Amino acid sequence: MASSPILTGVHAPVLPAHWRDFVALTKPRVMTLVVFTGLCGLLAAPGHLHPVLAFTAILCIALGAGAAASLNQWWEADIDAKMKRTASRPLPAGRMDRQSALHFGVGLSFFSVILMGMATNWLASAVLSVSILFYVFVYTIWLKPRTAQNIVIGGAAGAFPPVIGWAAVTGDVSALPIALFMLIFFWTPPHFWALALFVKTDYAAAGIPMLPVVSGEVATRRQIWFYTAIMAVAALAPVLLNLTGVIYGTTALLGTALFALFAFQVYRRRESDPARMKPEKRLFKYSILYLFLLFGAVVVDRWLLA
Ligand code: HEM
Ligand SMILES: CC(C)=CCC/C(C)=C/CC/C(C)=C/COP(=O)(O)OP(=O)(O)O
Repeated sequence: MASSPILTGVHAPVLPAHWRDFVALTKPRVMTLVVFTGLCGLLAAPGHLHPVLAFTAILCIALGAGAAASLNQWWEADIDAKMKRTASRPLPAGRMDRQSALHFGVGLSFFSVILMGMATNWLASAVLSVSILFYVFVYTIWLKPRTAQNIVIGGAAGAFPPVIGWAAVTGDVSALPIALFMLIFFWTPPHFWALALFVKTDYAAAGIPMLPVVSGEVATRRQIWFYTAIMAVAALAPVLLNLTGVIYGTTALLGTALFALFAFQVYRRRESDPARMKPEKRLFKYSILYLFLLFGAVVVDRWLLA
């Protein structure tokens, strides 16, 4: 039987979405690192969680993050349609109607938060709900369209997963998960602004006040360097506070030195041709590897110390 078309606010009409579009709505590639940092928070925590419950906790982080990403795209369908990088997403491409994305996002949010509470504890569940609410309301709806500092404050949403993973095991939050939160919090500006430098025209076209659009490239390069310096302190804090040992210490020292080198190369450049942004692309790609490496090292270190 032929499906009946549904009217949408973006491109009408569209056919009922394929399951692959719901997966795309969760931004699965970005979420791999979100889930990994959550998993590392869980594995680094003292204590024991039954493997089935540990798996459920990680699943809840993935579903909660996916729910937040869906709600982000429900809200931004018109903006995404104006940017080359995002125009082929399910909503702007007309493969899904906005109502479906809204229902999917709200349903998945409740499901992940309640399941987390039932499987582990209500502190982990509360922090998960705060991170979803923060990403959707504070970052996406409030700050992103208003200020170039949107990701500095709004980026906190993405820093919660290791805290959630830790809390799922221990039922509390102590110095190490807070240090890991700080690391992601100060990592986010260089991570995102490196990318924003080479997709600047996209953001300008969509009318989003990202830093390179509002304050220019020179200011953005300076800010990347500034936040890299603070991030370096956050990265070394777990060693300085004796929360981790030599494996994390060595990884953090070498990894951060390379990060600082790449950030410095970006800072030194005055290039404005978006097609020739090699150092910016290198910093963006490396920022992802960097977080994988440091979080992996925290776990190895804590297990060897135990
Ligand atoms: C407000 C904070 C953040 C902003 C604005 C941001 C923005 C972006 C954007 C625009 C992309 C390009 C990907 C795409 O086109 O879909 C990206 C890629 C990525 N981000 Fe972020 N990001 C933020 C925080 C994070 C956090 C907290 C993590 C994980 C801990 C993360 C992990 C990644 C990964 C793994 C990719 C690469 C995805 C791929 O391979 O396509 N980001 N980020
Ligand atoms: C557990 C939980 C809820 C985690 C949330 C994780 C989180 C906030 C990740 C942020 C990463 C992300 C996709 C930013 C994209 O920014 P954007 O939305 O401005 O990018 P876009 O232009 O690609 O839509």
